[in-house]
Amino acid sequence: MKRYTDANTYNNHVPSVVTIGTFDGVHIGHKKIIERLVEAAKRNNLESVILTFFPHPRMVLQKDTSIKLINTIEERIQILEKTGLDSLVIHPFTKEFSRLSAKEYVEEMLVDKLNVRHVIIGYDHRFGRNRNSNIIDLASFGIQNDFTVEEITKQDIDDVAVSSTKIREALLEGDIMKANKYLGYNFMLTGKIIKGKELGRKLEYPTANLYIEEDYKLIPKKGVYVVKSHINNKLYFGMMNIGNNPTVNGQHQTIETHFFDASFNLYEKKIQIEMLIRIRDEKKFESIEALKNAMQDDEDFSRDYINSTV
Ligand SMILES: Cc1cc2nc3c(=O)[nH]c(=O)nc-3n(C[C@H](O)[C@H](O)[C@H](O)COP(=O)(O)O)c2cc1C
Ligand SMILES: Nc1ncnc2c1ncn2[C@@H]1O[C@H](COP(=O)(O)OP(=O)(O)O)[C@@H](O)[C@H]1O
Repeated sequence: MKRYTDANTYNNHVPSVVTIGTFDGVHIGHKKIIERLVEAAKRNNLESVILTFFPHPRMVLQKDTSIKLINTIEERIQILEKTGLDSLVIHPFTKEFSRLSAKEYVEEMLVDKLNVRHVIIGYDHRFGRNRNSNIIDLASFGIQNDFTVEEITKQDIDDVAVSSTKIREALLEGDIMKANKYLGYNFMLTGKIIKGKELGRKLEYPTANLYIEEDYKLIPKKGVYVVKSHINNKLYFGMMNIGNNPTVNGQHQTIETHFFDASFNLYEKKIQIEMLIRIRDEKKFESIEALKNAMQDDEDFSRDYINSTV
């Protein structure tokens, strides 16, 4: 998959089939559309292209910092890599870009830059300044500019019964199993291991503290989860707590993982952790001893779960 950080740097002269969207999560519904795109491209000797925008338009236009996404941009790229897509164009979404009229956008981006022959697009897709153009307008631009438009109907979307919104809701409720089923892969957190209170080792459960740089990344509901991660090319299972550590009067939210049967120094290391199932809510325990007992129960649960599924 070729990657372009701006449509202006796209320099491929093979005519293309393009689909446009955020594709947050790249879930099983998105995958169906991408399959359609890749097949249409193969059949007609065209380049398959996804045009996506970053940051999310709402982050730019409404300065909405509360918006949370299932994937960071890096994760989205990583998942798209596996789909057979030829080219991914991540165009910077700026205020200036948002002011392009529909005609300018179609002619400058799709026609001139991406050399489009065919567009596959959702029935409710809107584009251009103030989002005031729709799929019918796109089809008439197509007649003038020699490309065709194929609709992803409401029926196509309802048939899959999956949406990024449903997945976000499941994650906020802690329903990782449901989110993973809709995603078609395990929900992941990617970040760097930083120093914590150095209390974990005293509990005999050292916990790697994950720092996620992207403030727009959706963090699932507080609580304890079974997780896994590839570290130094080896698969480790573990248990993660997302929360404020009320037992030790923690002040801010942390994401901490104890990996089983492992001893390593992870400080400063970048890792990706896949979440598998939720065990329980985070609690304020009477004593450190009670917390330690609960963590032992979490370990028992996790090991049983891992043994029953692997
Ligand atoms: C599996 C697991 C479950 C945990 N459950 C709780 C909990 O219910 N309540 C709580 O206050 N802290 C909980 N913690 C967090 C511990 O308080 C935390 O690991 C400890 O404070 C060590 O922090 P440190 O890594 O910053 O040294 C849990 C941690 C893990 C790994
Ligand atoms: N099995 C393990 N699981 C997680 N971290 C481990 C493990 N073994 C060693 N470590 C290391 O210990 C650190 C966590 O120790 P801890 O006492 O909890 O300190 P901190 O409060 O800085 O996280 C991790 O960041 C990692 O470098």
